[in-house]
This record gives sequence, structure tokens and C-alpha cells, in this order.
Amino acid sequence: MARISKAACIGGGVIGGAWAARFVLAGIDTKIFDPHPEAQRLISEVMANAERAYKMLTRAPLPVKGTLNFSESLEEAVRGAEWIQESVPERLDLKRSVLAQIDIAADPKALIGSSTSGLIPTDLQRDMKHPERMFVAHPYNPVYLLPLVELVGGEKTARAVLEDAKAKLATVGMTGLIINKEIDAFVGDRLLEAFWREALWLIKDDICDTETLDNVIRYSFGLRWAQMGLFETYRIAGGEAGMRDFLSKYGPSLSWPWTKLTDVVDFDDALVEKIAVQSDAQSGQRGIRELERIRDQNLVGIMQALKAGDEGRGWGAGRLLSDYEAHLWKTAPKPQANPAKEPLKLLELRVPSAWIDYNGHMTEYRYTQCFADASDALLQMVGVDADYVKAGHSYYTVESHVRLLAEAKLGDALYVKAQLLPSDGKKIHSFMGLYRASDDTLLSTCEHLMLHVSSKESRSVPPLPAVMMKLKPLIEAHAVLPAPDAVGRSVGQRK
Ligand SMILES: NC(=O)C1=CN([C@@H]2O[C@H](COP(=O)(O)OP(=O)(O)OC[C@H]3O[C@@H](n4cnc5c(N)ncnc54)[C@H](O)[C@@H]3O)[C@@H](O)[C@H]2O)C=CC1
Ligand SMILES: C[N+](C)(C)CC(=O)CC(=O)[O-]
Repeated sequence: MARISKAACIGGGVIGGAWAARFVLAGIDTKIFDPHPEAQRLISEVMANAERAYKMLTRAPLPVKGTLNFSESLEEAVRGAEWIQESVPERLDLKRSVLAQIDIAADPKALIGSSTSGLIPTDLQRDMKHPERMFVAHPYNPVYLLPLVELVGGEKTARAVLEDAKAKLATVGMTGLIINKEIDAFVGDRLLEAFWREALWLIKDDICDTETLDNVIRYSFGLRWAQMGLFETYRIAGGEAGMRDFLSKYGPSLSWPWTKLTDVVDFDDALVEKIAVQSDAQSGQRGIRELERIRDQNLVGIMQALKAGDEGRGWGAGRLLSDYEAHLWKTAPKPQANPAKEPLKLLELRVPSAWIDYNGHMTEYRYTQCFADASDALLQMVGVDADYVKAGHSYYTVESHVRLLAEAKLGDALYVKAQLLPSDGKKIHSFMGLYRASDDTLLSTCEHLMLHVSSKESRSVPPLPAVMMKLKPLIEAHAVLPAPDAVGRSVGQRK
């Protein structure tokens, strides 16, 4: 795939900083140019939140982080970059002049995306010498988690450039949707603007306050829209009679006096003050970074739930996350199955806040998750990867006994080691320990049994020779190790 190895972010505010985080966490060396005196502090805070979110989001092998450097000049930042993302304030004159500077300094083949929320690319590329490689790449906040980028070409943009941009975005876990025609505000912000305009009227007219309005969204259609869009949701709302019936039932109401959509509310001081006061009452007790962390944790939870959607195949943004994880597994250096006479270190992680329960320690099913992830790492090591599973073979866990011996706390660095017990490879019998890295304390153990299956035939079969070739030497190497005391232990047995 068309991987990016060097990127530049011109403008490192809310959006440019989060683009930088997306690139760096995808293993891309990134340079930022932003004259803001506090740019480094602000971006390091965004980076910290992004890293925290990724630790919760996936156990797939993220690449080694790219480097992040702050440049003294725009020219220095764009030198050698293959993707340059402009994210300066939303002013046509400023963006035009910044894009023209990028154009002169950049490699002629470099792709140049603008984060603009609504300015059309034909206007933005006017003063460029190589406008064919410039396009709108409109992301959504937070860029490091939300995967959509609207790709919009101007009159001079080459179609192949949009296709190339789409392919490159897939390698950083994003989906580029190419919009057919350029219009102000594209598709997403076109919809959001209409929505926002109506919301402002509802506040101005004292129909509700900001908190009530937000509650209306998050307890109802906000939940729906994370998983199905407007049309698919309304198709279902039409019942068995379907979309045509839905349109004939509810279409006429669009001409009733329900909305003020075409009028723009007057943004006078009184309205600004009213909204600011209500918003302070609603959320002012929490800082922006704290709100960002809450938002990110919720987004991660939603994406993970969607990953399990459609009977495990993944749905919407969850399907995309699965595809990105498959790409990460495929491109990561293959873990080596070294048949040493000692337990294998399979997993290293840090306990994120989402894993802590009301008792103030890691909640019980996360211990099981650590062992499940460690088993997956073992399977990857012996060649049971996405292609092997797709071809119709896999291992299923059939039995597992987890003991919780000591508490894992927020932020603890943990690791899992596994000893393979004698078995024929059709079965993998293992004994795993979860340890705290700071003092090697054993926190939990798991005796685990997996069975190799033909998923097409739904029955147990021997593994394919390529897997057996890697697995057998590991089992043989561990055969000389003494069996851990707790092997075969029953529930409730004394230590
Ligand atoms: N904030 C949002 O929710 C979204 C914003 N966007 C778009 O992203 C762009 C940036 O918006 P934000 O990040 O929100 O604004 P921001 O105000 O947070 O960041 C803009 C940054 O650009 C820097 N800057 C100003 N002049 C510069 C120059 N000549 N060269 C380099 N850096 C310069 C500023 O110091 C500032 O850090 C805008 O076009 C906006 O429409 C797109 C999607 C969402
Ligand atoms: C407010 N905004 C127009 C800058 C928002 C966007 O462009 C997209 C988003 O993240 O909502």
C-alpha cells in the first residue's frame, strides 16, 4: 500500500496538532510549523491524549512511533515531506498565501491537503504553480480517532491525486471519501451547519438550554448516528413498508412550519453571552483536556462496540478499525518463535483508566483480556494470522482457568509470559502469568486450552504443516521446564 513515511503539518492548533498525532502514531516522521509561542506545549498535550486513547483502542501492533519535530520555518517543515497538511485559521487570504508558500518549497510530487471546513479547493489553489496535487482533506475532531476525511478536488486537481490520497489515508487508519463536486462546506459541515443553525434558534428563543439540547441528541439520534446514517436509519423507521412509504408519510412535514433553517440567527452579544453562560453551567467544572479525555474514552468504547457488530464482521467505523488492525498485523515485523527453554514473553501493556472498576483496580474481565491477547500473540508467532484464519483454519479457546492473585492499578506496566505444556499442536495447552513490570510481582495466572479447528467444517483438525513447524519446537523446548504448581488446579483449592 502507498505508505507515507514523512509528513508536514502547517498549523498545529486543534486540528493540525491532532493530524500530527495521527501521523506520528502511524509511524510517520512528522514536522510541524506553527508560529504560536506555546505550540510545543499545546501539541504535546494533544499527543499525550492521543497516545492514551490508542492504548485503549487497540492491541494490534502499532508501528514504532514516528519522530515529531518543530520547524523554524514553513520551508524547513515541508522539505522531503510526502504529505503536507495545511491547518491554519479559516481565512481564504491566509490559506491561499500559505498554500502558495508550501507549493514553492515542497517536492513537486508531494500531496498537499487543506483541512478547511468549507472553502472550496478551486479558490484555495488559485495562486499555486502545481495546483494539480492540492485538494481539501477535511477531517473531523479529534483527527487521531475519527477516521473520516472528505477529499474534495478543485478544477485543477488531478483525479489520480485524490485516489492516491485515499490509498495513503488507509495506511493511517482513515477513510477518504471522495466528494463528487466541490461545494462550500462539502457534505459533513453542510449537514452540521444546518443542524447548528436550528440549535441556535432553539436556544435564542428559550425553547431549551444548551444542556437540554445536548441531552436530546445524546440520548436519542446521537446514539443511532454512530452506527447508521440518516438514510439507513429512516429506512428502518419506514417499517416493512420501506423507504417509499417512509418518504410519503414524513416528507410532507418538511414544508410545515417546523424549522427556521434558512434564517441565520443574529449572533449579537446577548446570544453569545447566553450560550457561554449556559455552556459554563453545563460543563465548566471540567477543563478542556479532561473533556477531551472523556470524549476519547467514549469514542473508543463506541468504536470497539462497532468492531463486534454484524456478527463479529465489524460495522461502520468498527469495520474500519478491524481493517486497520489487520493492516497493522500484516505490516508489523513478524514476532519470532524462538524455541528457548524459558517461558515466552507475549504481551506488554499499561493499564488504562477505562480498565479500572469501582474497587479502584483493574476489573476482572481485563485480566482475561490480557490472557486472550497474549494467546493471540502466540498464535501470530506460529503463523496463525489473518490470512490463515481467512483460509478457514483457526484455534478456538475451549477452557480457561484464571486466578486473580494481586491487584493491577491504573498506569501499571504489565507483561504476560507463557509456558507451553506438553500437547500435540492440535491442542495448545499453556500456563500464563501476568506480571507487574516494576517489581515482577505475579498478579494473575491462566491455564488455557485451545483447539485447532476447520472453521468451515466446524470440527477440530490438525494444524497446517507451516504452523506445526513453528509450534512443535516451542512445545519441545518448554517440555524440559518443570510444570508450574498451579497447573490442573480446581477452583477454590488452597494454595
Ligand atoms: N476545530 C475544528 O473542529 C475543525 C477545524 N477544521 C479546520 O482546520 C483548520 C484549523 O482549525 P483549528 O485547528 O481549529 O484552528 P486553531 O486556531 O486551533 O489552529 C490554527 C493554528 O494555525 C497557526 N497558524 C496561524 N497562522 C499560521 C501560519 N501562517 N503558518 C503556520 N501556522 C499558522 C496558529 O498559530 C494556530 O495554532 C481550519 O481551516 C478549520 O476550518 C477542520 C475540521 C474541524
Ligand atoms: C466547526 N467546524 C466547522 C470547524 C467543524 C468541522 O469542520 C468538522 C467537525 O469536526 O465537526
